[in-house]
Amino acid sequence: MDYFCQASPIVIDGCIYLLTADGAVMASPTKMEYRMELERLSKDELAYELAILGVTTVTTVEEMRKTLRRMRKLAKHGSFVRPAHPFTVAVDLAALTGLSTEIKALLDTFVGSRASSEYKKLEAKLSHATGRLGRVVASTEEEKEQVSRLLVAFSEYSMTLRSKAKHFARSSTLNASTVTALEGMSGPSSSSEAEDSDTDQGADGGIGSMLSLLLKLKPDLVTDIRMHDIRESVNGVAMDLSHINRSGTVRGYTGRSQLKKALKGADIVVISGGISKVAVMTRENLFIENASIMEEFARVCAEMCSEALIDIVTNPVNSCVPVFCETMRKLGTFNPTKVIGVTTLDLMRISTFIASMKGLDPRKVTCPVVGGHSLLTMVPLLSQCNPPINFSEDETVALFNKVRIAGEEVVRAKAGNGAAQIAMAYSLAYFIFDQLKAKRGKADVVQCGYVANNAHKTKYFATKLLLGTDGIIKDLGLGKLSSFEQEKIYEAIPIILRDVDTAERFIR
Ligand SMILES: NC(=O)C1=CN([C@@H]2O[C@H](COP(=O)(O)OP(=O)(O)OC[C@H]3O[C@@H](n4cnc5c(N)ncnc54)[C@H](O)[C@@H]3O)[C@@H](O)[C@H]2O)C=CC1
Ligand SMILES: O=C([O-])CC(=O)C(=O)O
Repeated sequence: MDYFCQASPIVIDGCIYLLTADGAVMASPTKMEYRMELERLSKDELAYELAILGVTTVTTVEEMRKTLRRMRKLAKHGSFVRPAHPFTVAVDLAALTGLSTEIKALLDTFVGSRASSEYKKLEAKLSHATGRLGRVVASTEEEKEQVSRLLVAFSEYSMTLRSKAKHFARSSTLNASTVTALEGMSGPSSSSEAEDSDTDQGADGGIGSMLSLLLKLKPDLVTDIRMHDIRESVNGVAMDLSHINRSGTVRGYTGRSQLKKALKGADIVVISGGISKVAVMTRENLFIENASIMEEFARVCAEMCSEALIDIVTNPVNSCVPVFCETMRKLGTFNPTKVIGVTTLDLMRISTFIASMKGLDPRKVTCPVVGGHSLLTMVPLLSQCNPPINFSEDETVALFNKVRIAGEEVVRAKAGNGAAQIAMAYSLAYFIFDQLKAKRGKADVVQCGYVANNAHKTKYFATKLLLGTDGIIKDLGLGKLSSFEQEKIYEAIPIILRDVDTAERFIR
């Protein structure tokens, strides 16, 4: 058969396509197949790859992969004759149209580097799809048109995939995501007076130091970590972290004098500085001490990084967030889409508790938690669990209680040695990764957080939030509630009103 190459050949993913004189497509056959990672293909795709080699008897996915590997070796050594193509043009085109939709959907949400598994999966699917397309010998006008359309679509997907990965790599190295953790060392008895005190206390690292460790492990997302604490020992923690063999920088800043330097130009600021609970305290008991710290941070953030995303961890979240926001508002720099009170630990805990109750994988369970971050304001929305799960009345009450007292239980179990830190740092790190991915264009990133929101006339409320390139792009509210959840929201409202009022009185 003679093939006539029109103008220049079309190249997709290193495979050369020649358009024949009558418009049909012929691909240079084998190169693409060798680039395809078999682990990334679905069962249907593997079945096709086997069928075109004449194998239709293999059943399990593992066997399919093994057989394909063996046949590839045979083909490489030239000791294999390919049978006649076993599919009709109509079957091939229907499968390819479905594949095109699937690849497009995956591509729309793809954010990552060439090393990511999502990239490799897309690459394998594109190789499979373009290989299959190359084997279609269209004869009718309609078929030829469909082939051309698919060819253009796969070519565009291929370019988009590469350019997204390139953009991702560039934004990870050039637009360093500077995360300033306004806290470094742990120490259950730490307080704002500790600035002048001895620094050899707090040996086991608090939320800030553990968070910084987890951020350090993701250099593709976080390239510059600055740690600030009133204690000088934060410099040692930063130095310690900087010895980890991952790219990016970690620097320590200490005392009020270095706060401005630490914050200058930061992309994300995580505030977990202040005091934490010892036994028989409520989160509200921390207010007086921590409110003045929030006020100070807000003033410096307003001056040094008013565009940064601000994550407030310090308790009581229900009042610390309003103190921070209202201070910024007074200074004319408050942007409600940028400041979030972090409640992610509550979401992680409830998914763990649900999974354990129902025998599920906790990583595959999600459940929003709204309202606030204190005993009676935390409202898990069990009716919105994903996957949907039915709970009896007793189970609902048990889960509400368990998540609400989880913080107290950790404090009690740590016997005077501070509050939850490890799970907090873990959930916080993933919250920040989500913010960074959304910042780089990932779509559909939904998190919960305590933000300026007057839907319940409380001025602040934890709701479901859609994150985007510039912080919160949409407040998704609470969604449809069960009557039990609605009742708990009504109970939370006066408490949040009181917590916000406490903050406002402090600011005045
Ligand atoms: N939102 C949430 O879900 C959670 C919030 N928390 C809260 O997070 C906060 C931090 O907890 P931990 O890390 O366990 O406490 P920690 O006591 O281990 O660390 C607090 C650090 O803040 C530093 N600090 C105090 N005043 C400062 C200032 N003016 N500037 C800079 N640094 C200052 C201290 O020197 C200390 O190193 C607490 O308020 C705690 O209640 C804790 C767990 C969960
Ligand atoms: O209870 C505390 O003080 C810490 C906290 O917020 C939690 O563990 O949920």
